[in-house]
Amino acid sequence: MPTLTKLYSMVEVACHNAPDDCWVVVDGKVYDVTKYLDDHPGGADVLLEVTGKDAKEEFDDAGHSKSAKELMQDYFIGELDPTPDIPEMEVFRKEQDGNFTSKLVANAVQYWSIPAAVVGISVVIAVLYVRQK
Ligand code: HEM
Repeated sequence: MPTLTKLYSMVEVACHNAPDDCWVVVDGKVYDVTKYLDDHPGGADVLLEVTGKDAKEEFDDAGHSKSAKELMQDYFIGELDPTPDIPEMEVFRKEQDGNFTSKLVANAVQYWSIPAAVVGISVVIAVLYVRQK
C-alpha cells in the first residue's frame, strides 16, 4: 500500500535548528534527530553543527556503517520538497496621485481636446462663410 510522505521545504527545515528541535537533511530525506543527540556515537556537536541544513557531505565523510544507515530510518520524518520555490508575486499598482483636479484636467485634455478643436474650426469656417455673403 502506498504511504504518504510528508514534504518539507528547506526554509521549514532551517527553522528546526536547536538542541531541543534538531532536524537534518541527508540525501533529500529529513530526519528529526532531537532524541538521538545524546546517543549519537559521533557526538551531539556534529549534528548540531549541521542542524537545519543539508548534511549529506558531512554524513558521507563520517563513513557511516550499514547499521547506522538502517538506524536512520527511526528518525525519518519526511522528504525535502523538490518543487523550486516560487517567488512571491508582486502586485503592481499604477501610482495614484490623489489630486482630483489635475486628474480631471488631464482627462478633459485627453478626451475633449479633439472634439473641441473640431467644433472651434467649424465655427471659424461658418463665420468666414457668413461674412463672405
Ligand atoms: C539520523 C542520522 C544519523 C544516525 C542514525 C547516525 C548514526 C551514527 C552511528 C551509528 C555511528 C557509529 C559509527 C557507525 O556505525 O557508522 C555514527 C558515527 C558518526 N556520525 Fe552519525 N549518524 C547520523 C547523522 C550524522 C550526521 C548528519 C553527521 C555529520 C554531520 C554524522 C557524523 C558522525 C560522525 C563524525 C561519526 C563518528 C565516526 C567515527 O568515529 O569514525 N552523523 N553515526
